[in-house]
Amino acid sequence: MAVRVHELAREFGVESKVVLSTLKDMGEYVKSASSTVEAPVVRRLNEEHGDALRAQGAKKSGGKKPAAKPAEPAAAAPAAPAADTSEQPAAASAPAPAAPARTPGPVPGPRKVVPDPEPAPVKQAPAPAAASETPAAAKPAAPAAPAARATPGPTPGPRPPAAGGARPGNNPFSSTQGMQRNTPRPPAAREGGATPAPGAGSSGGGGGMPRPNPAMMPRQSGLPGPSAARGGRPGGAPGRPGGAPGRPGGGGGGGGFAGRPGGGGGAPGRPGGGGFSGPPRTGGPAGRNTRGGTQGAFGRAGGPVRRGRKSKRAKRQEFDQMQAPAIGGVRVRKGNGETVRLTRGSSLADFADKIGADSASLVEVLFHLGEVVTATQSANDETLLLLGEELNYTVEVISPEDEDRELLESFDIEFGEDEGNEDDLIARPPVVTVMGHVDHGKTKLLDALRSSNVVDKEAGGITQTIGAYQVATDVDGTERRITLIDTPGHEAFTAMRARGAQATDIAILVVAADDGVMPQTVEALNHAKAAGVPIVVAVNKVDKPDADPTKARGQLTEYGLVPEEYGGDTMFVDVSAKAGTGMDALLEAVILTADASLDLRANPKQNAEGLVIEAHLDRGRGPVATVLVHRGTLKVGDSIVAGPAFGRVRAMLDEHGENIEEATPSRPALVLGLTAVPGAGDNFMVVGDDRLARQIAEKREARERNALLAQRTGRRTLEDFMSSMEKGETDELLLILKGDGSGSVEALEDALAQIDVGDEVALRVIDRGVGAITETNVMLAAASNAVIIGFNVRPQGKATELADREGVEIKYYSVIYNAIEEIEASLKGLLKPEFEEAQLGTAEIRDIFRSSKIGNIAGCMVTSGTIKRNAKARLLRDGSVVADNLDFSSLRREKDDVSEVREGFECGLVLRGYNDIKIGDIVETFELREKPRA
Ligand SMILES: Nc1nc2c(ncn2[C@@H]2O[C@H](COP(=O)(O)OP(=O)(O)OP(=O)(O)O)[C@@H](O)[C@H]2O)c(=O)[nH]1
Repeated sequence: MAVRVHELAREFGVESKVVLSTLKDMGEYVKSASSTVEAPVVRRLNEEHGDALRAQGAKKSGGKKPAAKPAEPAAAAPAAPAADTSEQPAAASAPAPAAPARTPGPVPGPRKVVPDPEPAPVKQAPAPAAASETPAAAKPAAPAAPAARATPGPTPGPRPPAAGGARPGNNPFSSTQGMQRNTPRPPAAREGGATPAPGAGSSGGGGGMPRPNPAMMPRQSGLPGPSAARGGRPGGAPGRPGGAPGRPGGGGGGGGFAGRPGGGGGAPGRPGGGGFSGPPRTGGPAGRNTRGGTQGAFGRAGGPVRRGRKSKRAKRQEFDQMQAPAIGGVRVRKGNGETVRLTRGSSLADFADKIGADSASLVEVLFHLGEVVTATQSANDETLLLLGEELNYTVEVISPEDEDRELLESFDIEFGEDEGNEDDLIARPPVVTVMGHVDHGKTKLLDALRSSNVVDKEAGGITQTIGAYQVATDVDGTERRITLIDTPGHEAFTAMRARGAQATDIAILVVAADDGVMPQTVEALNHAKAAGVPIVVAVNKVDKPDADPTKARGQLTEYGLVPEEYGGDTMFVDVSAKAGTGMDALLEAVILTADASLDLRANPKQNAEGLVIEAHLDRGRGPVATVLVHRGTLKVGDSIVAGPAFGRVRAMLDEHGENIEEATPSRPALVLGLTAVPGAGDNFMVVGDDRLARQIAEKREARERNALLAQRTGRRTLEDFMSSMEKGETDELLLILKGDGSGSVEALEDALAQIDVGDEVALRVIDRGVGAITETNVMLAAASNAVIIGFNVRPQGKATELADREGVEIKYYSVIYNAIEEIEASLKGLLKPEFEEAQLGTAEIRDIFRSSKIGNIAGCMVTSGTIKRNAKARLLRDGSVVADNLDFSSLRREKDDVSEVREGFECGLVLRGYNDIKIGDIVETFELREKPRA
């Protein structure tokens, strides 16, 4: 950080012209006292001339030290005991004990006088890097050992040079600042200690007293903790009207870099003390007005006097200043625990908007906390929370579900509630998912249920897999329907739950009677329990000879599923999916469990809403989605929005492939007519018109994009940053996968995950999805430098155009193998080329001709291979390499320059820049050839 000459002068306790001339002597061009000097120069100045300058300063100011006189700091600058530094002896050892921190009143604060053996530790001052060293220091968490309090007694001592307004962090020269070795300010400083007792202090460098430095100065009240790491930053705090109007310390003569505006303890009567009248950078009135300071130094409350003269703006600034914490030298207005609601993936700019701060400062604050995030980049939850904590805001990251609810509310749509009253509700079939351990017969059970009990068997015959189907069973003489989700396993169930969707009312837990409870049985039951979904146990494979249904019951009892027959409330049904036995009993158990524990009713007369349980891109029909109606009735012709997709229901099909006109609650239906492929777990709803559907879809898409960006961004800490820098930046191939079905996309992603070309390069799929390549995909690819892989899909709308414009590469494949092969090749292409040496030939030096013009010419016989003019060469003598990495400046046969000479021929050659050759030496030539990657 650059500092000004006069600041330096003050630091050394000499006049600016002395520093100016020293700098000139050092060969630095510095124009005037207000010119800035860069950190390296400061360091050099300190190293080369620091002692001399300080000595000069001490001599000069020695006799002018203010007497040990209690001075009052300005009321406006409640002095707090300066944060102690861990390195410095506590105040107890200070020559003049400080007053208790809590002493109230407009008495000068306890001046912790800390002997500073190194008068002006200029060296460390301007080291902003300190921020990264001690990012934690930015937090006001660890209160400093309140040394001041440890040495109570309002013994008015000589004041340290600057009081009040001088803040640690202002001074790039203080050893206790920039590097943030300061422990944070004691909490007391923020409380009663705001205007503490008379400071006992040294009078700067005078009288052999330890030279004070600003770190000893009280901090401005209202500041949380130390102005952490970036204390060295002179640009921020200095000179701003935060301080008391007291004069910058007279002790400044002693070199205390204390001359901040508001230093209360100036040398009486001498404005500026050691010539330090507050170097206001951003020049608050206090900084410029030395009068106030003088008054303060005379024991009068300088603050009020000055206050009366302040403009409204200055007051406002002052107020702001008092509110603003200095985190690593960055000023950001601090909150009072207010709640800031941010959507997932918000940027720092969004955060800044909400709290009325400058986004650049937030970037800086985070930087000091060890995170590198740009203002517009989406930040992840953790980062937003961390920032909130730091700035004392309660950050609420709104979940996608809440956000969606809010989004819909903004369109006056309520989702998830039945309209009307009790009378409008009718019973709906339960929706069931089959879960269980691998190979326990989930698929077989679903098949058995489908083939034996499908509704309207005669209508369809062959059932289509649309992701769900309905079966019917007779319970107490009434036909009851059950909707079965066709994807067995708890993964799909959990994936949907993770998206906030609960598609399942009841879970059928399949346990093979011969195998008993297995890990995934437990997993599945835990998932169901976590979702609060009642369980019906299907004890399967009872046809097997080694089947032991009782054992399975006993085992599950241990997991809290107690069979009804044992007095519990879980229904267990013995079935054989293979033989198709027990199916009716199982379905009946489902119905009974639903009736007993659930109130499954819905209003069929409202706009339909529900859940997408499966979706894919059909070549002939475009995007198709299987939806499960939760409430209302979905009709052909309805305007519908499903996740980020929208459209009008063109046609609906049931599980038999039959067209249906409407779908009632719990009815799965395949919907045609959407503009894009929604995701499984997305909700859908019917809205008033197409325009509204589009608007909602667009907003959702934008939101998804942001969230995705945030997720992708991850948390990049300085450490990561450094390590990747050290490693020379790992190369990464980013991909966006689009395919015609979720199966193919998953298969492709899985296959890609298997590619391993070593640690140097990595492959990362940043987005994947079913359906055409959209402009959104292209935008994401452009933003992240990714390649789009289209598997059996093509771009939609203006995606190609956009890709061309943005320089995004889209690759199309229809065979997974080809995709894998090419991607693997591209990854290898990212590897840095490896070279191997290929021997070309050798020649023996038989004679040496010396030429003053071109050096020593070796008369050789090519003993093997070929000697090429452009090849690399090394010189061997008695089998050892005496010179390597040589090349030829000349290769001749007879008198002609040639490009190569073959074995058995003589030649003359000159090794460029190398003359130390001897007869008998061997010239070996080779080429570096790129090694093909395995
Ligand atoms: N004997 C007998 N075999 C069965 C029964 N149910 C399923 N199986 C057999 O058990 C094996 C696994 O059945 P699946 O239905 O594929 O089991 P799953 O739980 O769906 O398996 P994953 O899909 O791999 O998790 C198959 O060979 C079935 O034929 C049954 O009731 N009796």
